[in-house]
Amino acid sequence: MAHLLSASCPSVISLSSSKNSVKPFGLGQIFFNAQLLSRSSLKGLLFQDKKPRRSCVFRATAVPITQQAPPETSTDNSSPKPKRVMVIGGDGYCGWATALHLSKKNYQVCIVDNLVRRLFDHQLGLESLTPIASIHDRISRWKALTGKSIELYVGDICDFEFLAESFKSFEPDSVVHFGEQRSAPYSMIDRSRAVFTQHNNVIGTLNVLFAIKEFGEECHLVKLGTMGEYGTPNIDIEEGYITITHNGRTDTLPYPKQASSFYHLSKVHDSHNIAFTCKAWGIRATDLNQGVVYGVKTDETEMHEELRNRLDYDAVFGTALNRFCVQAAVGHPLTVYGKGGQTRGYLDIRDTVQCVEIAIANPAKAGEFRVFNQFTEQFSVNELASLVTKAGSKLGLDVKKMTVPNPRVEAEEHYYNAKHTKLMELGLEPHYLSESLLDSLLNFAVQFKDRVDTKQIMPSVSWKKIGVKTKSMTA
Ligand SMILES: O=c1ccn([C@@H]2O[C@H](COP(=O)(O)OP(=O)(O)O[C@H]3O[C@H](CS(=O)(=O)O)[C@@H](O)[C@H](O)[C@H]3O)[C@@H](O)[C@H]2O)c(=O)[nH]1
Repeated sequence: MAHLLSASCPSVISLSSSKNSVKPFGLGQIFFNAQLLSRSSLKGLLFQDKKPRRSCVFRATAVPITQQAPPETSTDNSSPKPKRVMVIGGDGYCGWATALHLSKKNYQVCIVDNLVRRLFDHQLGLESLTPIASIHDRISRWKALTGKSIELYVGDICDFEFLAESFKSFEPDSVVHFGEQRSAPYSMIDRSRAVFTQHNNVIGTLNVLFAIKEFGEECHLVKLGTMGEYGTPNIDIEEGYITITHNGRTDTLPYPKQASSFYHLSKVHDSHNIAFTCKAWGIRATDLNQGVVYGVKTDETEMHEELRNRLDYDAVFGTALNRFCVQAAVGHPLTVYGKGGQTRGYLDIRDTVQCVEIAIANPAKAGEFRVFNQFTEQFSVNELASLVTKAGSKLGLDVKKMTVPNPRVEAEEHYYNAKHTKLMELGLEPHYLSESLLDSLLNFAVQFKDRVDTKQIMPSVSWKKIGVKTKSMTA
């Protein structure tokens, strides 16, 4: 088997001499190559191969899930077969935890991923707090521990032929789409990252919609949106839609969108494309407008160190609460941006996996575009800082906070009240942020604190200073 990464085609990795090779890279890949990568940035990262550039559909295993038959499968032909779920972005923070959870729950799972999240780390000089195994070792370990197979398709969904081959080969009943560039700061580094983010996210999702139309009309799309699509309006935030009476007439309309980064805007564009295709083609879709996720452990990732999830603490990919716990562990003051009144919806990663499972188990109807607000509690940045300070002192950590000039353009004191009842109505049992969870997250951060590169903690990406000039990685 030839492991390779073509230096000029970084997001397409050929992992086998599979017959399923498909065409040269798409526009997104070309852009990505030209703008973001140099050959030297890949040195030592992956092996190269002399074969022509192409993406391949790679099945990590051809063994069907038979060693541990799901309860719903039996020799009786009338019994339902396990549902097939394609997890796009299944090597990332939320995607990996979700893929394992669904596999454990006896869904037949495949992961589609171009592994670019790992490449971002190499480009920016970042590293997860936790050491993480390769996707191949992760999947092998899962198989060894549970007998369950997860198929792997490595390639870029912006390359439609790759996606089409994966679709035809796996025949999913549901697609869970995590496969987007998900960092707001990354999208605000420079023009090239802004363009990459919107191209990658919008075209990737558009391709998924076309693949469903063409190869799996009944397939349910579960798409990860963001609470950031709504911004921070001075009225209550509804779940996707708002009923408005205007000049005596009433209609239920998409809730107004006021995203505040090129990343968040990419999700707004996705939502519009999905809504349109539900109407036009009868696609069934659920947009999960997720809040900020925290935590690292799920039942499945806890089973072995090779199943461990990543935990980002840097200023580009790290998110508020996770960052604060790591900062507390290494004695860095908590980085409160601006006044710290920024309020968002938050959820435990154990609830992310639960919410996705609930959405899959209760699919949208044909032509329906459902929107669920996926978070369990609201906190301001100052409230998070206080909670971490208190939890830290119990562990003997002297936690301080600092005010950092806000690198973003966002309201720092505002009204925020977002509905989030639909997932609860379908059975979500939340894990609320508790002292014990904070203790365990802090202890986890302390366990790995020697791996922290404190230079990555302070923000260096400015919403106002973004320009067309490609930003140096060492600036
Ligand atoms: O050290 C920090 C980091 C963040 N913040 C503030 O905390 C808030 C949340 O920022 P974040 O970095 O935790 O999250 P964000 O950039 O909004 O993005 C994350 O959370 C989004 C959900 S939401 O925030 O839009 O609801 C997801 O869509 C994204 O994929 C995920 O990266 C912002 O007001 C930010 O200014 C600080 O004060 N200090």
